[in-house]
Amino acid sequence: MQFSKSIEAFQQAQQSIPGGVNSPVRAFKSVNLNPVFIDCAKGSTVVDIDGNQYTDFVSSWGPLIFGHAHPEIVSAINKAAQKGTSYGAPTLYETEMAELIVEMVPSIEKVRMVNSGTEATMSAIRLARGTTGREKIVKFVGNYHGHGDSFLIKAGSGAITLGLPDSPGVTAGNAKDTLLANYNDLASVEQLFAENGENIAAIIVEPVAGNMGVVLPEKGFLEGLREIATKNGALLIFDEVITGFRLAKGGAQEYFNVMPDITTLGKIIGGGLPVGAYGGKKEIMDQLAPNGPIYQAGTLSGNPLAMAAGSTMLKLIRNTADFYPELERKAKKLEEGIRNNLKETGIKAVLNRVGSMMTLFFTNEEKVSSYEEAMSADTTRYAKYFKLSLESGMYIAPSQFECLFVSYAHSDEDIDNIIAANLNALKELKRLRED
Ligand SMILES: Cc1ncc(COP(=O)(O)O)c(C=O)c1O
Ligand SMILES: NCC(=O)CCC(=O)O
Repeated sequence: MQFSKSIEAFQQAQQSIPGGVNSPVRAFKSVNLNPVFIDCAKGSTVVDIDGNQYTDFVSSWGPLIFGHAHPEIVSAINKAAQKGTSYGAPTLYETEMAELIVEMVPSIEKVRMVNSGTEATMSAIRLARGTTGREKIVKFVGNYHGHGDSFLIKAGSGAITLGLPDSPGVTAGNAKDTLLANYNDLASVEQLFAENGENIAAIIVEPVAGNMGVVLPEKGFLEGLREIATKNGALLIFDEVITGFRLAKGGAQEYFNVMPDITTLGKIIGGGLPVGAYGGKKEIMDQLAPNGPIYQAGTLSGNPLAMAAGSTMLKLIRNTADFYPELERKAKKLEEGIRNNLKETGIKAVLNRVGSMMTLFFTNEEKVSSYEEAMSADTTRYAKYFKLSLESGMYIAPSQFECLFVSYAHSDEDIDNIIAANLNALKELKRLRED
């Protein structure tokens, strides 16, 4: 494979864009490579500007659960665009979108659309603070909720990958209102409530952590958070920006049968266009302006193109009878293939999977169920694994601390190919270690 056009494009981009990218995780910095610039994509395949083809397991970081350029979604966007791209006034698209979300996500009775997952979480904690009259929030180390000031404190995703969990620019005043607990450690949450109970507006959590790599909630963890929040008069916020519509049509709350007070959504609900949303019980959502006093707004919120793409995506999911069983089948096949490869090569690693999201951690630990265990992963080894995968035509996240996403567009052949590529990469890692 050769990458000369991407190398030139990156050099040019760096002249006018900080780091050459509009989101840090795209820069391939932690894997020490030049990012590939994408020309186009269809189904499970992306093509870079040098003409290299990859089977895509990044899926635009989650949204593209039906693959790239799905004809129904593209046609819905085209149709909407013909009628104008934004009005700053209500449209029927928005009600349709809201009704679909309310129908599919069990704890949501009303929902407000925004433009990104970041906006959704920022707005959700304002709503929680405004509703409870309390100021502090509990956040988990290694969870990522976008780049709002309150969340860039021991944050996951690119913040871990680049070694920047606590961003300069977040004021001390802001940071002091974010209390940190440990994922899968209810005692750490109890402790915070024992010290600050009266002041805590909400617990915000990724119900499955996806931004320190995939880390599943242990049995009783989500139930425990529900109980602690209720007992202390705090709200429970599930950040389902990744898990929403991925684990089940009702997200992680349906999958694990634990109901939050507020849910944040993003990624899949935009069908590949910029979108976020937050929703919950009527009494809480009606605290928002113009019904209530808590302010939140957006020039492009509920944008007709995004609503057309998103509602088409949700209808595709709802109307595809074998959707979640098929995702599970393919993802399980991939999991089993990788496990066999690990056995065959004797490489030690931990594979965490739930539904169509998974992470292969290059660690000597026996399991990864905490931030510390996730952080024990050998990122140098991951960087080599990433390079080998890319060179064999598999596009996976350029970071150890992200998810691999299986989509409905992946064929059995795609899964066989990535299993074969994984075997070759593991053999090479073994050889490199032995040299
Ligand atoms: C769980 C979670 N919450 C929030 C966000 C922020 O979403 P966005 O990147 O759309 O702002 C992300 C992004 O990856 C996420 O994974
Ligand atoms: N899991 C983390 C993301 O999806 C973030 C994508 C981005 O910040 O570009």
